[in-house]
Amino acid sequence: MTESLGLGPTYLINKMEEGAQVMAVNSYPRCPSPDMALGLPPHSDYSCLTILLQSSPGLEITDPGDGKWKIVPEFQGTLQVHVGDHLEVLSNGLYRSILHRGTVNSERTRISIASLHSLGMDEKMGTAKELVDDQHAEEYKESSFRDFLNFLSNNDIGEGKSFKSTLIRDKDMRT
Ligand SMILES: O=C(O)CCC(=O)C(=O)O
Ligand SMILES: [Fe+2]
Repeated sequence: MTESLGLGPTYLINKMEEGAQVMAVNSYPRCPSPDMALGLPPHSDYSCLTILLQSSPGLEITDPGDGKWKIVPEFQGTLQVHVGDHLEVLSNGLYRSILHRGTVNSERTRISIASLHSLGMDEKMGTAKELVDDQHAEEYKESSFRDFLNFLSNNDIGEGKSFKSTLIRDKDMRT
């Protein structure tokens, strides 16, 4: 992916090798009223990339075209890969993290396993300087995995708070 941004194939290799991997195992019990309950509220992942395995359909993403929620089809044994906020920051918005949520159903318990890959706890992810110039202002503030954890301790994503929104620079701060 860094190669596709013109940054070369090894741009993040050292930092990713020293990076963090978080495994989130989500269990959504059967729900008698799935229309009235949500498994996991809408969010984008803080990571660079997330790799997800789901036991049955239930992952939904917003379609950037019409903004509506769309179910992600589940093909037995396949993995979904999401772009996270930190890749959006690195790419100065050329890659966009995806808003997604986990839904419940009345028939069976659903399990999903998400593997979130990021830089190390205190390593700041900022926009690649190579992607900033007179025509392309730097749109994001830098942040670390720890910054995300601090955000999570102080904010409720169930109330619609988003980490990414804290990373967007004010227009007059852009360089
Ligand atoms: O259950 C799902 O499909 C989504 C899980 C998820 O978004 C997460 O763990 O960050
Ligand atoms: Fe997620």
